[in-house]
Amino acid sequence: QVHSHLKQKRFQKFAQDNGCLPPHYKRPKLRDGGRARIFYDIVTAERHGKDILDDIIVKRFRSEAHTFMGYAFVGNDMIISTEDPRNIQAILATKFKDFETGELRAKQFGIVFGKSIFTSDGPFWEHSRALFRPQFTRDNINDLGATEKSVVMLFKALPLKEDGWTDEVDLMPLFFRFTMDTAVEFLFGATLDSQLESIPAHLRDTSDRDLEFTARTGSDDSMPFADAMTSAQEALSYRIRMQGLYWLINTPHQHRAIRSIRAFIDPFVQSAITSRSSSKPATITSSSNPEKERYNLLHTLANDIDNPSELRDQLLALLTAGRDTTASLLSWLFILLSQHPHTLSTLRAEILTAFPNKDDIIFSSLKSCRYLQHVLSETLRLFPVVPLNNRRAAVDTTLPVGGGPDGAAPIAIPKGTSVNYSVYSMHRRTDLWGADAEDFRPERWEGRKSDWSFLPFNGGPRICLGQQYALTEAGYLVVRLLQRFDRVESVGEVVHWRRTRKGLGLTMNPRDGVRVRLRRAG
Ligand code: HEM
Repeated sequence: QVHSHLKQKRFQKFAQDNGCLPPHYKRPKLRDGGRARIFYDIVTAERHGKDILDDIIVKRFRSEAHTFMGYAFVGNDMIISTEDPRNIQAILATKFKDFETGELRAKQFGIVFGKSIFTSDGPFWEHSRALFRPQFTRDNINDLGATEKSVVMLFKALPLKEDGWTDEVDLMPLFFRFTMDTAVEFLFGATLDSQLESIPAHLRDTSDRDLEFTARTGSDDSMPFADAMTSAQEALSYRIRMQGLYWLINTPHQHRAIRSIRAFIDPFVQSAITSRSSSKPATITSSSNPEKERYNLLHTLANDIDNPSELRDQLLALLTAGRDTTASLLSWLFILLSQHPHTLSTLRAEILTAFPNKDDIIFSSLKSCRYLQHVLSETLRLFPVVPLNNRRAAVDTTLPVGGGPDGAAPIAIPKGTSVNYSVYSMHRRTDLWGADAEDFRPERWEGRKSDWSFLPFNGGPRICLGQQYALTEAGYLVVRLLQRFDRVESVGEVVHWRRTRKGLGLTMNPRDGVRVRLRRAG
């Protein structure tokens, strides 16, 4: 008691010395259900046909403040929520040392991702980052031979009818297979060809290796990898919403999904372990030029990490980051293009001028195709694939704004406080983005300087390691698809893109897929 009183006194003095004022706090009305109501709404949003982001989180920011305070459902832990770029910059960069991903995240995510770069802080995180970083050099990113091969497979999965249109197709699973295949090649130097599953049998080459892929995933109680990932991530999304009660989300189905994911990743772990003892060189052959060698991440990891389960966790974390994020970006982008034909034709015209041949598509030429970059940025603004995130205060600290009646004063954050930040709602603030913040308008990016109000890849020392790789892969595929197709038409019951249901796992994707048909150009 005495100890906690003294602690409180010390914290009050700390707040005063730093000119802090209390953040906005609206006590939830008991007659509306109090704190339990907010918790219940978040956990049951989808079941009640609500969009957790638009109908709950953004709404709360708009009706309360850009930074506000609340309490966890259980206990008296304070939670700060913010959509203020100055606070987010402090959390991720200027006060990086004062914040950590924290123990709760490690426990919530750990069931799937164990101990990996995403669930660690301090020396373990620093060391993981140092191991992964050499993988993401410009040279490696430009090794696009395997990407082109995956594009060709994706084209085969989009056969044309006599009228020059494809059948009605859901592009989302094709994008997930595309990024899975390219990520496996890029990260592990192995061929997976999961796209074979979506290619009609009569269009497969005899050289295509479908049996090997089936063997990788086909144990008795195993689920297909894609389904297992969806299930496991959906469970993770609920573990996050349940805050400290995350452990309640723990079902046999979830464990079956996790077993299947591990069964899938284990051959890569084995191959890494084998390469440890072999005299194999610490490089692998480039996918576009057999004369060139590149960094062998698998070999490096295997030599650094003794424990096979830790090795598996790190590989799985990387593969998930490589697969889900870019596939979600591509899915949202094609939903938007299908409902903005004018943007589609402008983009296509730019692409045809900038990339007369497929060999011209490399990191630098993609970067200089301005309209393409604007379309990618505008998609990530409206649908950042990591829409919500959080950190925990590792020490007593402050954030620069959010305190006092006008929110202009700093706020004091006691050690242990969770700070949630929503780039999704920050990206839709009219005071930052203009009255048309809710519209899809790639032109808004012309001449706009990048700052902390746009943060799809995070910032500071933990900025996404795969950012340039992801933008290159996504850009490459968009270019190749629009070289080949000139119309993208939504099919089925067309839902306006603003009301597209969202699937939330670790990343956010269009829950009902991307149902379109495409017309072969010229
Ligand atoms: C559109 C694509 C992508 C987006 C929007 C994205 C976004 C993000 C975000 C927001 C984080 C920060 C997570 C956090 O600290 O809480 C992150 C971290 C990370 N990303 Fe990405 N990512 C993308 C693609 C990729 C790809 C393709 C890879 C790898 C192949 C990758 C690898 C990583 C890694 C390793 C980290 C952890 C960095 C660290 O903690 O130091 N990302 N990404």
